[in-house]
Amino acid sequence: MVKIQVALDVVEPDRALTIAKEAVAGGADWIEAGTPLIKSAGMDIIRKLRETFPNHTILADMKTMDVGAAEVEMAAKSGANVVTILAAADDAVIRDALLSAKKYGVRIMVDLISFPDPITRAKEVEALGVDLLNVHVGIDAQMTGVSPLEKLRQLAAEADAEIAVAGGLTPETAREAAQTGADIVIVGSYIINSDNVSQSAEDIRKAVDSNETTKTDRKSKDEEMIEIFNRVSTSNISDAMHRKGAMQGIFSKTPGKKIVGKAVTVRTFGGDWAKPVEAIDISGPGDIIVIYNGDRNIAMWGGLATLTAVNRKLEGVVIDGAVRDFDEISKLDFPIFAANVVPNAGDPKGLGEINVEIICGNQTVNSGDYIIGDDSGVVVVPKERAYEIARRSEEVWKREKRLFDEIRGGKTLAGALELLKWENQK
Ligand SMILES: O=C(CO)[C@H](O)[C@H](O)COP(=O)(O)O
Repeated sequence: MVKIQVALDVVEPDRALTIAKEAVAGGADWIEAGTPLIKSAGMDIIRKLRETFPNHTILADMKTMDVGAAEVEMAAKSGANVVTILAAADDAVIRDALLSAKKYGVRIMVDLISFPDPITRAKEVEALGVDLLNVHVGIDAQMTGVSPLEKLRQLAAEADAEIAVAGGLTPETAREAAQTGADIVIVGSYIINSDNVSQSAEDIRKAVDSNETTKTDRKSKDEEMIEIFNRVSTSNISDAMHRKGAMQGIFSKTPGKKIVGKAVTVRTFGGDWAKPVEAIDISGPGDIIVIYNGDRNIAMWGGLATLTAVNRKLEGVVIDGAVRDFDEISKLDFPIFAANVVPNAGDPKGLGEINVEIICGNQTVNSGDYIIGDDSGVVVVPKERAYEIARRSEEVWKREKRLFDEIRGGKTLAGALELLKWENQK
């Protein structure tokens, strides 16, 4: 039977133990002390896991690169059954780690993460005596859309060792992995960031054990991004961008309406509304007109422009400037984000450009960048990094869902995050 390994990639030991219990209740067989957890809590977390789960396989994800024997000894003496060594480590490291593993009765799993030719390396480490390999796409690389399944397919056809697979697995991809020849399916985020850890572990268990070969429709990256940006909030996205991307001073004037789409940029001046309304005519469904006007006290958007935008099925408008006609706009179902509302309008002089780089709310916006607006504000995601940011913001969103669950269960936010321990010590 294919084993399920839950990867405890959190930095708070108490949370890790709670999550591990819930994951085991849902069907996880192996418990991984993830690398961040080991770096945060040291070998003590291995000891605690061993004490809590005397009969489970515990993997210490040391990701060792040097001094293999000593690190294996440490993990083994603390209670681990399996210790990871990086495939990129020198053969001497792996050989010595294997000797130490024999001495202390543990197994070595060689992690092929980021190795340029993992199949050749897998055969080399097999020849050294390794019998447990991990085909692995790391968390950061996953965010750029890389999956471990193709490499797994190749390795399963060539290797004799037991094969583990890791890299953002979900029930669908875990099932595919099991059917492709994985012996151990390693799942972190899908389980540990769930607001129902046991249920998520059970979903993986059921998927891995099922014989179904349901083909899931592969979405385009663009569809996937739009779906994710609709699910997460501007706050999640800003967190994923290391607090960057938020427009300053621009907020929803139509609360409760969220927008997700691609920017059609307009630069204009002092209430000149010609280019903004011309931009409506070259835009369509999914587009968001993003306007820099240079004057926040003269309206360059109003009821007539809004009705035209509704007719052309635009997603919304974002204006570094002012809007008017809210008596009319409030009757139209159209999201408007702006800096100000005033009754006085400018003139259509035709100054400015469409689809050039602009600054809006102190953020640079290029045509085609992703714009997301909700009741917290508006964020700009540069099109070149949009997929990665979408995936990272989904991880933020999931982690927060899990924290909500813990707080509902009685924890405080400071307690759940062990804030006192993590205050800046500098
Ligand atoms: O070792 C790891 C990262 O280096 C993770 O534990 C592994 O990738 C599984 O987590 P996820 O399912 O979130 O990818």
